Amino acid sequence: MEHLDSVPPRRGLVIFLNGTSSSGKSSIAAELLRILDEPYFHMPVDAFHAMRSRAEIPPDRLDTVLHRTWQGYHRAVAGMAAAGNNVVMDHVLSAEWRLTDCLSLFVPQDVVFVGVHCPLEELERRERERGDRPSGLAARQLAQVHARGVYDIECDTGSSTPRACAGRIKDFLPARPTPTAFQRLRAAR
Ligand SMILES: Nc1ncnc2c1ncn2[C@@H]1O[C@H](COP(=O)(O)OP(=O)(O)OP(=O)(O)O)[C@@H](O)[C@H]1O
Repeated sequence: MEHLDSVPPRRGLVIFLNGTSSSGKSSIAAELLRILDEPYFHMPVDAFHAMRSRAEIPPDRLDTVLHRTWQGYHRAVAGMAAAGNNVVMDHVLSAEWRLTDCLSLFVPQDVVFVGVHCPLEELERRERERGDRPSGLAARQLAQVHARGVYDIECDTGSSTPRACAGRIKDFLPARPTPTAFQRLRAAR
């Protein structure tokens, strides 16, 4: 292996999976990494929370610590893409500022914005089956997460397997229409 001093500049693609907890984002991301031909990094927001030390956070500081974690996560994804790395982002846009922040950071033509949908009954069934998510979390997120309803491509994991969803996203990539969802969302601001 040759150790390079530099590589040609380029921008990476961000496949942005947005859906509630238990909607199937991580499962689709795992399939995408398996089937996509180019190298991709799966960057789930959960991984950033998991990186934090276990030191107890005083209740009055929790909101600030969480906010900084989300802000840092958005910038980490933007940084990876700016260095030419392709990213599968796995996030829950359950507050308006998160979308606003991502719209201000990402190159809008380089984002494939994917709406990951799942019927409420199935979300609740998965939550019960998993047992590692607070009951009712997905239901509380549902309305805000898809509030904009503007996507490049949408999946319904209630009726499609993660593999089928990933296959559709892969097939969508070579002839992505413009303006992209992020370009349309930016223009509407
Ligand atoms: N298309 C699908 N059909 C059936 N079950 C699915 C499907 N996609 C995911 N699941 C199951 O639903 C549960 C949640 O899936 P997954 O972890 O991919 O969701 P997530 O959106 O990443 O959740 P979170 O944001 O809470 O981490 C898992 O038990 C998974 O096996």
